[in-house]
Order: sequence, then C-alpha cells, then structure tokens
Amino acid sequence: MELIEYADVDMLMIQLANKIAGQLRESLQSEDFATLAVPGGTTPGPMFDSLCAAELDWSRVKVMLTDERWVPETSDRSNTRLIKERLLTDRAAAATHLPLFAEGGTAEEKLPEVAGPIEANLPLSVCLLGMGADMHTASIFPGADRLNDALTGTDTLYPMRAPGAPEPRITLSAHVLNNAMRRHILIIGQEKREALEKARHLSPQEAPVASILQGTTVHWADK
Ligand SMILES: O=C(O)[C@H](O)[C@@H](O)[C@H](O)[C@H](O)COP(=O)(O)O
Repeated sequence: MELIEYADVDMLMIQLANKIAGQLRESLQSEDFATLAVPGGTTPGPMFDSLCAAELDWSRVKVMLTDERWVPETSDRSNTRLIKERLLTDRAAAATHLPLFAEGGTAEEKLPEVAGPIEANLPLSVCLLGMGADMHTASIFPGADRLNDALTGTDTLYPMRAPGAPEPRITLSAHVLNNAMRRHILIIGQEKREALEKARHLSPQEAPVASILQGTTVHWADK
C-alpha cells in the first residue's frame, strides 16, 4: 500500500481526478474499452466534478459503482443518482453506465440481471474505493451476513445486509476489486486515517478494507 498525503481536500480531489483520467487514457491506448468503478457515499462528489470534465474518449469508458444501496434512484441515498448527477455528465456523459441496481425486486432476485453486463466488462481498468470509519470498503462490512462470501468467494457481486448499513446493499466482491489493474482509496480526515492504520494490523473479517490494501494507493487529506 502506498499513502499519498495532500495539503488539502481541494488539491486531493483535483489531483486524484487527473490521475484517474491519465490511467483511463493509458488503458485506452492498449484496449478498446476501459472500465472504471467508483464508490458512492459523501466523499467522492468533488472528485467527480473534476473527472467528468477530463479530456479523454469517454465513449470507450464503462462506468460502474463499487457498491450500491438497494434503494430507487429517487432516494437521496442512491449512489446511482450521485454518479448520474456528478460523474456521468459534461464530457463523461458519453461514457456507458453499467447499473448496479434494478427496479422491481430485491438485490438477491435482481443480482443475475445486474451481474451479466458487469461480468462482460471485467477486469476493472481503474477501481476507486471509499472506506468507512468501521473499516468497511465497497459494501463489505464487518459483521455483514455475506462477509465471508464477499471476501473469499469468486462471484462478481454479493447482496449484503449489515448492522452498520441502514438498507440492503449489493457489492463487488473482494475478488473483483483485487483483480483491478489499478486501485485507489479516497479518504478524508483523522478518523479514517487512524482506522486505515488500524486495519493494516487486523484480519479482513475484522477490517474488510485490509483485503484490498496490497498494491493500492491511498489518497488522504485531513481537511
Ligand atoms: O455506498 C456507500 O456507502 C459506499 O460506496 C461506501 O463504501 C463508502 O465509500 C464508505 O461508506 C465511505 O462513505 P463516506 O464517503 O460517506 O464516508
């Protein structure tokens, strides 16, 4: 794991967006398509605001979430809504969105339908993850019902219910996250920095983020 500290959050968001845009361009030099996975939550919005304006051939980029809350897009908890509003806009409106949510059923029922197009576009060229102070990443939470499957199974997606998550979730597996060609984590603030340090000495069961740290670049700013 490599840790990059930035002078402030604004600097981090701009430089990380440049880095990801550069890596997508690099992928597009040798591949017909590039695949980008991004987290939802409250942290990455400003990074999306920069990335969506990046000059690259977005028509050859497929964008997906690392995980989703199983709520309709009308909910302000919807990560799909977040990326539609802040990432799949401007130049990036030309990208193809591979949805991690489908109306009309539970995550368990809809999983095969959602998994098909995602599987057809793996491995991920670039994977950006978030992390919670409880050391979850994507929706792989400590204490979750399918924790072990998501950490050790070879399926692409797992439905997930966890005490720390207010609604059912769906998440890419650690297997898929670890097979990404390039992996980044974006975290802000002292609490998450301390959680990350702690996670490095814990098992993935206790600290799921520990399962994807090898070869990952962590981007951090205090505020
Ligand atoms: O849907 C989600 O919640 C995410 O994808 C999740 O894994 C997120 O990255 C962390 O929970 C951090 O969330 P914050 O950025 O809101 O702290």
